[in-house]
Amino acid sequence: MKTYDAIIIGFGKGGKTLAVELAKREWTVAVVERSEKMYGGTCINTGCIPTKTLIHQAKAAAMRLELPFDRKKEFYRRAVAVKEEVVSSLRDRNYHNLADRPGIAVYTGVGSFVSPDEVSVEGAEGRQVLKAKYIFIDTGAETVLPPIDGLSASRFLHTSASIMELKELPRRLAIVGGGYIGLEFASMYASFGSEVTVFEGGPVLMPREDRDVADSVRETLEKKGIVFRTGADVLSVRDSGGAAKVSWRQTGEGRVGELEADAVLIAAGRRPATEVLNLEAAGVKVDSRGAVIVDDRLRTSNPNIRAIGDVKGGLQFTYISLDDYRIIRDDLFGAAVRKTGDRDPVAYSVFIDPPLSHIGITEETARRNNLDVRVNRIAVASIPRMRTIGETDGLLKAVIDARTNRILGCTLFCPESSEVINTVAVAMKSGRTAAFLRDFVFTHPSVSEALNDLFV
Ligand SMILES: Cc1cc2nc3c(=O)[nH]c(=O)nc-3n(C[C@H](O)[C@H](O)[C@H](O)COP(=O)(O)OP(=O)(O)OC[C@H]3O[C@@H](n4cnc5c(N)ncnc54)[C@H](O)[C@@H]3O)c2cc1C
Ligand SMILES: NC(=O)c1ccc[n+]([C@@H]2O[C@H](COP(=O)([O-])OP(=O)(O)OC[C@H]3O[C@@H](n4cnc5c(N)ncnc54)[C@H](O)[C@@H]3O)[C@@H](O)[C@H]2O)c1
Repeated sequence: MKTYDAIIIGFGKGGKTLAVELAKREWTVAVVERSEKMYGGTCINTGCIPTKTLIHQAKAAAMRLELPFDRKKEFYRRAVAVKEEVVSSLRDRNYHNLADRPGIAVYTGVGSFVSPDEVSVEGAEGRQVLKAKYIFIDTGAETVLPPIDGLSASRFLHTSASIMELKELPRRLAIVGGGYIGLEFASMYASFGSEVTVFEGGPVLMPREDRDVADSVRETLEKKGIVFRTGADVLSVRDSGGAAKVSWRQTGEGRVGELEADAVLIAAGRRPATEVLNLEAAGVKVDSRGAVIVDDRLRTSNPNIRAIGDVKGGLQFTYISLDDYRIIRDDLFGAAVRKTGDRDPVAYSVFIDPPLSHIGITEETARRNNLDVRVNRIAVASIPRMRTIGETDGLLKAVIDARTNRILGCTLFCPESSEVINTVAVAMKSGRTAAFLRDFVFTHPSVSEALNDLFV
């Protein structure tokens, strides 16, 4: 049996960064990844990088609205090829960054616990068992397939990963779920030229956002031709001829509808990938959703086993997985002061067109909690930079403590918001008040300078 100082199960963001850190400190490390197509993890192969490459390509496609569908298909095919090139080069780099480093061995196979310090790896070359004192679980999350009649048998069924492998642009795309993935793919495929319908089970789109923001997002996406069915219960998906027939019912009403689609994308959430890990053998506890239970330093119920990233539930972002690595580094080698709670508030961006970005609390949360706040709102059309690029949909909002002038929250639905929100985050994290952004000298004409007007 091969023995290492540490085993990392899963090639995710935090795990691969930790592997390098440990190797630099002369630990021996085994990294176990179930698929050779996943070196580098979800972000590189099926998540952030391929989606954002395609979204960038889709933006260019949207400028050619007049093209016939056949030409749009051609454009899409080329975009998928660009995406594949980007992904394969990053995957290769990720693999070699670990595998070529002294002290790190990459194993390709499914990892599962045999005992608290032993992990079995089942791969093409058979089964082997590895042993280590420290084990880190970084296995990420997997698509949830809702129990829709006929869905799993449909040849038109796609996950966010498989749809990006399609070389043929679907003329009609049905999306089940109107969360991050549903909205990003709806926006992207509508820009490429697909007719997109989104079925969201909840009564409203984006329930956590303020209604004026969610309404603005909906209106903007509807202008791209996307049809939203909220409060929709998808009853069945059946293959019929060359398409899928999607049947749905409006919740609480008898109204039933049917729609034909050339592809059905399931975007109804992702759950922690713990099913095959045999965590009981390691004394690692999970919650009712299968998420590994951790303390605020990411230790599981077995103190020598820690969990990183999506597998522990909560926020599913690459930068959270990376920050998990920092917490573990601090706990193992530093002052042991970092905790999961100290990264709040965490900003996020939904990469629709234009992107929606948010940090802190919303106006509705502030009102619900009777906070004494000032809420500022400006229309994107009033920002000179937006006029220069001719993109005037959207709005910006700030929630400010009326007494102390502290920034409590900010929502930006505008071009470049995924960059600009980081400026707001830095101001919030460093304890600056709204006056700091109100008076900051920004370049002109830029999107950032709108913060001068937003934080008055
Ligand atoms: C379509 C999509 C778009 C996204 N876009 C963004 C975005 O724009 N920005 C953002 O911040 N986040 C985005 N995310 C979320 C982000 O990708 C994840 O939060 C992040 O990649 C999680 O990293 P991780 O460290 O938890 O593990 P992952 O990167 O998920 O890595 C887990 C790895 O473990 C492997 N594995 C699983 N089980 C086993 C096992 N038993 N044995 C061996 N290996 C195993 C998997 O194959 C995988 O490679 C997106 C996700 C998706 C699906
Ligand atoms: N830009 C980003 O950072 C980014 C992009 C994509 C994904 N992600 C991550 O990936 C995770 C998963 O994304 P997701 O969109 O799959 O999940 P999600 O939780 O964001 O959204 C799922 C949506 O599907 C709906 N839903 C669930 N079951 C349904 C059903 N049977 N019929 C209709 N609607 C149903 C839910 O009400 C919800 O609105 C996110 O939590 C996010 O953290 C991040």
